[in-house]
Amino acid sequence: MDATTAPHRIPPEMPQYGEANHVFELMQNMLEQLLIQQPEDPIPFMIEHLQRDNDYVPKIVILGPPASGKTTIAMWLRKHLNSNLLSVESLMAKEYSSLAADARTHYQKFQTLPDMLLVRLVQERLREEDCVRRGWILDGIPETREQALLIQTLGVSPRHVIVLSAPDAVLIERNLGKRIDPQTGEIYHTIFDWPPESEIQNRLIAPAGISEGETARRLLEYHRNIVRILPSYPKIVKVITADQPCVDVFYQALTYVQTIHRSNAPFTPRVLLCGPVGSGKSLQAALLAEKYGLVNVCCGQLLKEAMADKSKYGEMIRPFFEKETAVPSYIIMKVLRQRLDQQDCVERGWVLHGFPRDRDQACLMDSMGYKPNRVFFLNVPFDSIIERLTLRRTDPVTGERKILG
Ligand SMILES: Nc1ncnc2c1ncn2[C@@H]1O[C@H](COP(=O)(O)OP(=O)(O)OP(=O)(O)O)[C@@H](O)[C@H]1O
Ligand SMILES: Nc1nc2c(ncn2[C@@H]2O[C@H](COP(=O)(O)OP(=O)(O)O)[C@@H](O)[C@H]2O)c(=O)[nH]1
Repeated sequence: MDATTAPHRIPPEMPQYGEANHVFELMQNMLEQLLIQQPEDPIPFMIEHLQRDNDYVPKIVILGPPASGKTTIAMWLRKHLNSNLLSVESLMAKEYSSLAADARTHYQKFQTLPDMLLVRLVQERLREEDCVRRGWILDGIPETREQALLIQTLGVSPRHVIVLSAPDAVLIERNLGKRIDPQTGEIYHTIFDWPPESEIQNRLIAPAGISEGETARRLLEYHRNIVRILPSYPKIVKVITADQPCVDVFYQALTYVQTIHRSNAPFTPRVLLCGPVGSGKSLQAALLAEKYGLVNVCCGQLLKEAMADKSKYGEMIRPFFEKETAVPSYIIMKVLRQRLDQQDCVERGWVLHGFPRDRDQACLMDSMGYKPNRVFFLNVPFDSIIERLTLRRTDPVTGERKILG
């Protein structure tokens, strides 16, 4: 094939560099912000965005029925992640904001906010430096599907959505014991979370809207809305049972928000199977190669093929095979490099087994720039291995291995 028609060779370093430095995610986040903010001059905006390096700040939405603990969990997460908590109350209380003043006026009259006004309050707050740098946690927002869609059109996309759930009867009962500290805004409970300090105990007040009737009405409204909101957040929702101690809910929430979702970045699997002889490396490698279209690279097979082809490396290997001594690692690495650099391995990825067999070989492979991104160690009990190897038979024609019997 002449050079003009030969397929373009992608150096293996390229996909590896992109994965190691999250280049795809970097570009994706910058493009997202560019299209959302639509700055006058994109260049300084992109430079400032990249220098800010805040692609992984918290962007969390906490939803749930009344008394499920949204605010409690949101406040604990805010403290733990050093982020910003946004609730309808905190947005309306914002000073020096005409939008917030309009919202307060409207809320005093109608005890509710129009969707667009609430969403514009959210947008105004998320544009502030602290939310950009330290991320945000939306407590109980969005309340309706219309708000969820409006927030999305403004380009506000959460990375994690937590939905608390508990039986209505539990929540109605629980809400009766809700108490708030008017000085700090901290939330307590007469049974589940009573402050030790008598000074705080004495100043706690029962907030409005915690009666059985009021909670039941709010529950009805929540159930009607939540089923229409969730389809806005496919793949990033985690439902946590709120009918358990606060601390347990909090740690499940914290664990979830600290996970990083698989990105859409192109991913080339470079799989390494380690394990003792007879542990099933060859079998699993063949299954993985078939299922995921990977190149099955068996080190032992490669060396035998090099000798059969009477290649330069094959002639270097032959004496070691004839004397049944270990082939030097640097020769094995040269044969391996020749194979792993071929187009099919670079494009489709590979599953390697039979090398490395020790730390030195692993360091050599790493130093040559061959870094697996999935490593599996097949751990099999010793007698199972003995049984397998004694019963193992290999087809001399296909090289396939089977257990006798
Ligand atoms: N897992 C829990 N177990 C027991 N009590 C809880 C739990 N989570 C929260 N509480 C208590 O339930 C009451 C309501 O909690 P919180 O205000 O955080 O819920 P919420 O979902 O924000 O409610 P609302 O939507 O009405 O504001 C509080 O007294 C809080 O201490
Ligand atoms: N029962 C059982 N046998 C297996 C399994 N994996 C491999 N074997 C058999 O065990 C023997 C050793 O497997 P092989 O893949 O050659 O092991 P390798 O030396 O690690 O490559 C073969 O005869 C396989 O058919 C397994 O998961 N269960």
